[in-house]
Amino acid sequence: MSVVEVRHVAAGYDGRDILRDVTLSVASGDVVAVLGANGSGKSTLIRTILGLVPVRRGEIELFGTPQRRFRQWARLGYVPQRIGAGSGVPATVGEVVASGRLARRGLFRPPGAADRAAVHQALDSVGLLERINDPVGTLSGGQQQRTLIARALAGKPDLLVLDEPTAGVDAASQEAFAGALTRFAAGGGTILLVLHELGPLRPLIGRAVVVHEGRIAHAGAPPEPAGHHAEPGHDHVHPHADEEKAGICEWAPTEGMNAF
Ligand SMILES: Nc1ncnc2c1ncn2[C@@H]1O[C@H](COP(=O)(O)OP(=O)(O)OP(=O)(O)O)[C@@H](O)[C@H]1O
Repeated sequence: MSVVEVRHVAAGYDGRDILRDVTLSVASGDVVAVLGANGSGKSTLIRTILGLVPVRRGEIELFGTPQRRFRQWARLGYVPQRIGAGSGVPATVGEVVASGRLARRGLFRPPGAADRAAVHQALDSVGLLERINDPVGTLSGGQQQRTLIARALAGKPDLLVLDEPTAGVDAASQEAFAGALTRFAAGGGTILLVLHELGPLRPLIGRAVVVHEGRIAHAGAPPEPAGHHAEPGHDHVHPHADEEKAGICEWAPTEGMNAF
């Protein structure tokens, strides 16, 4: 079954197209990485799929339903690029993760046993169960990011959409992500994620699409590790312009290379 269909989509901000003609298909159980240079439109692509950026041309379907008529948002879990959960919010780790259940249980019904079990299971999956009662602001950046993954997992989504979940995250948290996402995929879950580098998630990635200047420049097997930059043990955790260029050149569009 098709989970996401993007057909000839143009979208952007303030009357300016960032995505120009994007076509992309994600089937149930797929794990698809979205790669590309800084500013190429990766975040805009997933935010457009999620309905956060309006579609100007073309069409998007989610679970077989046109996006404008789609209402089953609880089937999607979204982890945005930058964490906000820790910045001055006095909530505990457990409360942040429990907020991921709201779309499932509704705002005015108190949490039940199924909600509590889902929160525990999600925190266990990212290795943070013992921190459930700690204020989220006391966690490291990587642990806070894991908390957001747990929040998305707690909603028991069919599709997880993640925007650079491992950017700026320590190695232990990267391994915890890889484990949580591997279990989610093994359970039949579908994953669409923006990545700067594949790192420890590489074995999980079934397909990679490369965004270049608002278009899909390449879609296919994930690129082979090229040198130390792409190896799992490599400790570079955040984009730097020069390395970004070096890392992306093997996927840059070449003559005759099409989206599909
Ligand atoms: N809310 C916004 N309003 C106006 N322009 C935006 C907005 N968000 C992104 N842009 C612009 O859209 C372009 C693509 O940005 P986007 O965040 O999609 O790229 P990206 O590939 O995800 O980059 P990065 O790897 O740096 O996260 C950039 O030129 C950016 O400045």
